[in-house]
Amino acid sequence: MSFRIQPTPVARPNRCQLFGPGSRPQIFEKMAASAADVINLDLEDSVAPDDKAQARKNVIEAIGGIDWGNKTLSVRINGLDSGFWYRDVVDLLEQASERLDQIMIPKVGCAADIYAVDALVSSIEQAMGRKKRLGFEVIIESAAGISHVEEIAAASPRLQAMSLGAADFAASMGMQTTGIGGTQENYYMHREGAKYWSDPWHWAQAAIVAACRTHGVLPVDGPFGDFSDDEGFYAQARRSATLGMVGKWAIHPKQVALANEVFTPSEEAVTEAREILAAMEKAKSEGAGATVYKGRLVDIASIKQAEVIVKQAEMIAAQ
Ligand SMILES: CC(=O)SCCNC(=O)CCNC(=O)[C@H](O)C(C)(C)COP(=O)(O)OP(=O)(O)OC[C@H]1O[C@@H](n2cnc3c(N)ncnc32)[C@H](O)[C@@H]1OP(=O)(O)O
Ligand SMILES: O=CC(=O)O
Ligand SMILES: [Mg+2]
Repeated sequence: MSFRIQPTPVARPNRCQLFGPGSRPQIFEKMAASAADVINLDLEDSVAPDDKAQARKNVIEAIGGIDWGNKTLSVRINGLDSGFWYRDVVDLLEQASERLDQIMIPKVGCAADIYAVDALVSSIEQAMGRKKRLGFEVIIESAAGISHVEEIAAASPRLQAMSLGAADFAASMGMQTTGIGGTQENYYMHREGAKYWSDPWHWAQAAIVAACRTHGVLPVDGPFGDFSDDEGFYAQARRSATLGMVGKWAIHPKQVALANEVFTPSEEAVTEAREILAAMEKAKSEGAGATVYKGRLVDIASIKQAEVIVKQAEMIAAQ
């Protein structure tokens, strides 16, 4: 219970974040031509240590040199436990064009990690006279990150989005799997000879959604590694959307359409949401706070639920 109004996250579509290694500039134009809402040029784990410096140069050149349309353009810097991250930040802020919208900070473990990057970014922005304030997004992908998820969500007004990174998260938690997201063979209930698979990512996702919604940050589902498994991707993405996440990463271009489909409210869902709003308008005009729609209760909370769907659809249509 609180008298405070839940803050609204930045109003931009974030249905799909397409990743590509900064060391592979041949695919940058293809990324720009994709239907992803967000592009993540990677300097971190998809780039080998010996390629870091060249990847940084490629990315800096591409930020200003490629037409990214109206996409949100983000660069994933290296983690604070590496010797690369400060140079990523310094070079990006000193050399890249202001087309860069945000940086993604991986492996955050506490709010002070964000503070450290914010201090460096703020100082360089001031020194360079950069006009556009850089946004942040973070990855929760460690035991420390999930333990401090709420303070991380509150750490900086620059923070726009937070993703769950299933691969590093699994490693940090000591989970017995090499799969990146999705169903895990050994995570099941057993009853009368049958197996019922459960979702090992659920609690972390729910914690991220709650922290994000409390502080006006977009919650996003991270990678699904098996890009030959469309049905597995759909199932993971639909669970995430149902929990309140706004989008999902694509680690291969074929996953972009799948994510866009799941995180764009269907015509049927939008029609139903509008009908609920109309039914509640009618109820209100008759002095009632609750009514019946298609045989089920709808009340004032249903207005807020319906508005979530209508607003998502309107924001996407406005793009
Ligand atoms: C756990 C994490 O941290 S996930 C985030 C970090 N990981 C990444 O960024 C990895 C991103 N993905 C990739 O690097 C690649 O997609 C790979 C390595 C998985 C597969 O690459 P490929 O073997 O080239 O894939 P494939 O042959 O199926 O590519 C098909 C086409 O898509 C292109 N393509 C491949 N990856 C991408 C991409 N990420 N974005 C845009 N286009 C791409 C290829 O160039 C190829 O184009 P073409 O048909 O014109 O020749
Ligand atoms: O960075 C992403 C992950 O899954 O790890
Ligand atoms: Mg990771």
